[in-house]
Amino acid sequence: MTATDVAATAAGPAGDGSWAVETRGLVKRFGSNIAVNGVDLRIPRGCAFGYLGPNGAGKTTLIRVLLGLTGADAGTMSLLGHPVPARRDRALARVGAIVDEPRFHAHLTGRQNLQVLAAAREPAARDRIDASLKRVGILHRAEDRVSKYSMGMRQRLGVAACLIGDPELLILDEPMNGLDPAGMQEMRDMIRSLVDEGRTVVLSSHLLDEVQRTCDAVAIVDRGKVIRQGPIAELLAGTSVVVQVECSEPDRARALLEVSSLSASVGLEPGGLAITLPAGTTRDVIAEVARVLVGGSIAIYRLHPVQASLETWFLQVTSRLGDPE
Ligand SMILES: Nc1ncnc2c1ncn2[C@@H]1O[C@H](COP(=O)(O)OP(=O)(O)OP(=O)(O)O)[C@@H](O)[C@H]1O
Repeated sequence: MTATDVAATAAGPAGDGSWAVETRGLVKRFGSNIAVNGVDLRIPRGCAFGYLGPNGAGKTTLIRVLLGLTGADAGTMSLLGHPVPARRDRALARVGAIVDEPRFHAHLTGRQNLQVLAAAREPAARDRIDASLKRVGILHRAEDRVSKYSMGMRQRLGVAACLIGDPELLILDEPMNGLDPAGMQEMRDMIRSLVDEGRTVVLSSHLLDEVQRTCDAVAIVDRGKVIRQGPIAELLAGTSVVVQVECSEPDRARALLEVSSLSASVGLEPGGLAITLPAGTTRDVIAEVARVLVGGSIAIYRLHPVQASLETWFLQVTSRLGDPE
């Protein structure tokens, strides 16, 4: 970062330069429909960040606003410390983005497509074409027409198109869309390796499980509003733990647990119990479950604490939001 950058950053209305993306009170309306509704985001540098929400939640619109492809109706934002739209060109020089699906000229080869894109960038972009194709694993198909590429290869070419600009920040709109399980795994590995290089990757998705596997931190968005954000580990620390137990005499086992000092909610399942313990449950509490059962001469065939997933957390958070205050 140059001295001018530091000065510009300090003067920026929305950023102090420490965040890859920062927004405050961002609003985008389409008539009476508020697609982005007062979004405050703080995305740390050097992580994979998931912008997670159902269809129509406003993910693509937020990305379009961030990239200056459509104007915001209210709020401020900065990318890599540069306020947008005031210093959009400067910000976007270090940003690579795929919005909607990556679009290419189908009759040109992968390499030719990157050459077209590089011609509009700084001269060094052309020199990065080979390395970018290699980086995403499609150098061996570089001379094939894009019309012959699979969806996964197009997504990779999209990432290669970002990499010719050597971006600090990549913004990928639904990068897992249309990929089979193997393609998702490849995309996930690629995103993690980009983060390992010190880049920041922001991706939108409606796939909770994929985001949990790929990202360090998330924002959950619903109807244009961010309802929670933070590191996944911190968010999950607030969820309850379910211990599945296969055992003899499930009815008696349940009765024993219910009169114990454990604050557990115990459900009967085929062949055993599902014991829900409150957030913050430690291994000692799980050991106590086993002690209570063994002490009551219940035979335990299997005891399995189920790690909370983003999906269970999401359901807990959204059901809480639905509760009357
Ligand atoms: N150009 C537009 N004109 C009018 N309404 C729009 C426009 N673009 C988006 N919207 C509306 O804004 C809301 C958010 O749409 P957006 O595409 O941002 O959601 P999304 O979370 O990306 O959904 P998806 O996962 O389905 O792509 C939707 O109600 C959509 O109909």
